Amino acid sequence: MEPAATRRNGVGGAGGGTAVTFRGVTRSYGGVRAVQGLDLDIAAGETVALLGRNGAGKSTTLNMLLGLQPPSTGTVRLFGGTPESAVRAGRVGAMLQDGKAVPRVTVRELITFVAATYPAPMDVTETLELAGLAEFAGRRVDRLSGGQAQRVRFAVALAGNPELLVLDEPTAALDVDARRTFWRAMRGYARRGNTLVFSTHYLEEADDHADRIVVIDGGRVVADGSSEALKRRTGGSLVSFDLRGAPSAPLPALPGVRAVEIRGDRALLRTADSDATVVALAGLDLVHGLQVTPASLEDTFLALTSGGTTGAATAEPAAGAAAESAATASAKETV
Ligand SMILES: Nc1ncnc2c1ncn2[C@@H]1O[C@H](COP(=O)(O)OP(=O)(O)OP(=O)(O)O)[C@@H](O)[C@H]1O
Repeated sequence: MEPAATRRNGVGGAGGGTAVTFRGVTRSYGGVRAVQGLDLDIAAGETVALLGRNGAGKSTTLNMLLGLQPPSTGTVRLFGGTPESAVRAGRVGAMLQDGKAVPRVTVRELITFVAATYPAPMDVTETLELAGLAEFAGRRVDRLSGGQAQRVRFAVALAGNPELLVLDEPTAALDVDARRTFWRAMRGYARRGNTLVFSTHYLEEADDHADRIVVIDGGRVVADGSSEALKRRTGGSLVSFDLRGAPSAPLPALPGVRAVEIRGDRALLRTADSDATVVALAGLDLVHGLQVTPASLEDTFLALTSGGTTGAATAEPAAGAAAESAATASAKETV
């Protein structure tokens, strides 16, 4: 079957323009500023993870993207128009956090019904296969396990053959096997040139499946880039060694070192330049049990997020310097 994006307007997914634009978007609930000045462009064909702690503003962002909530200020555009018009045209599919199963109908009946409400739906059998539901097609929706029901919600999101799929914590209820199946399906969908935007708490999911990770903290974008770029920018490497009674006071001033943590007799240094750090440690005879490992995305995430909902870093596109200094400041507290 021909990819959705190509079929609709002759524009391929990747390189086919901008799917999502946020400009100066804020959203407040009474005194709570859930989203504070969001500027974001997502190109057609990209797979983007929104990563953030509880209450960071991910769901609010996705709800505004879908037109379910208006921004307090600023604008959200999908494919150059309003979210409502993109949704009405069947260009957007969504899987939100609390979908409910419809009783008494079979999986195939439900997906057939949903598909019929769209102008250019995906073939039902294809939808069921893509969502990993072929073997459950004849099963009643209210007699499925939690993981199988999650796949039905995924199939509902796919049924209209959308160019943009928005998924809020899509694998939260899935076991390891179901998660793997889900991501296989998702990759199949992305390969057709479609755009995926998903929120997740699972760092490894963002690392494994997103082209680009947007880290949100306190309603602001504090980092935006590929997993590798994020790790490079804030993570660097971790250097650890046995202190054997040596003083730790000189360690923060060593070349490249951004953060120091002492665990018992072991020192852990986050460094932007592991070679320079190791040479300096050798000069101090601090190389007993020396280990150098690349920083994980988790290290990077901890360094980037403040641990609260009032993060003070500046959003992209000015992210570079401001986010870097915020990241460095918090990295001083957490290796
Ligand atoms: N309807 C609402 N009324 C009041 N405050 C809200 C409402 N919805 C969200 N908030 C607040 O806005 C902030 C952002 O919430 P949001 O649900 O967007 O975060 P999130 O990153 O999706 O969190 P989680 O990972 O826990 O789902 C939080 O402080 C939350 O308490």
